[in-house]
Amino acid sequence: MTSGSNPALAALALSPDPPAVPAKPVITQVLDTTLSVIEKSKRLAAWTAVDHHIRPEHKIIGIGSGSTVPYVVERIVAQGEQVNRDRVFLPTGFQSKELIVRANLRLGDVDQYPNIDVTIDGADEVDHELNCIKGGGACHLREKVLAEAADTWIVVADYRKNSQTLGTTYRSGVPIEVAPFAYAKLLQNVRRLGSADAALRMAQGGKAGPVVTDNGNFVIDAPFDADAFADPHSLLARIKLLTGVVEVGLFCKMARAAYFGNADGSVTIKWDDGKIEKGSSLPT
Ligand SMILES: O=C(CO)[C@H](O)[C@H](O)COP(=O)(O)O
Repeated sequence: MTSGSNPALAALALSPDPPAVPAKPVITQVLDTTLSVIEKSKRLAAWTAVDHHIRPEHKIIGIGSGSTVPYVVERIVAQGEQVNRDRVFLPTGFQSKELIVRANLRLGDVDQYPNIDVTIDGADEVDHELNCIKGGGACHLREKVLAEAADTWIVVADYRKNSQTLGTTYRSGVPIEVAPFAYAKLLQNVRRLGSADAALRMAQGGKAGPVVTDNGNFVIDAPFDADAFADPHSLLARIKLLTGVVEVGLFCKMARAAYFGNADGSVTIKWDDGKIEKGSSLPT
């Protein structure tokens, strides 16, 4: 993702000052006509989740990866210098590290702060039990560590990611971070687990060869059929047991809540107890 494709990221990249976000209710702000419907949906989900879950008493905050997360940072910055002065922000990868630094927020890492108050992250797909596919941006190892380390892990996404069963809308497969020297053997083994089309993720554009993660590893994308996705936890366990696998982009029952911005300007919130809220004006 480039800053040009995401207005929130572009604002953070181009301006030395925090972006000015008027302190109005979220719902009135999405009437902005300069953003596409999908960008507005991402922003609505991110801003609403920050309003609900990033409280003044939260001092250690995890920042996830992807194109929705710049709106998370934007909304946190809008809470003001005073509240952010005492906070430390932990990134899940290079992109979120840059976002934190450019927003003039204090950077830390999970080795210094293994107990996080709240982590907010994007997702590639979220099912009815809040199981997620993550790793479309190849950051899922650090994302999972920061999700596990957090008292509260919150997912933000646009409406396209909200599904009943994993593998319905995100068809690229389960992202699997692997030790580079073991990739060929792992491709065989993942195919034996039922993913006939498992493939090494190749870089696009300015690099020849495979995608290399922030941790120096490769990524295998492994599509599975609906039967396998019916029990994501069992699928996760089977893949994780393969020698050479570093982490699997299946996040099972980790989220407290998932926020989806909808095309009509409303937000859907799916909670871990099965409750689903939908509204254009949500309680804070
Ligand atoms: O898991 C991720 C990166 O590894 C991202 O959170 C996921 O790909 C969602 O990104 P976006 O908000 O751009 O759709």
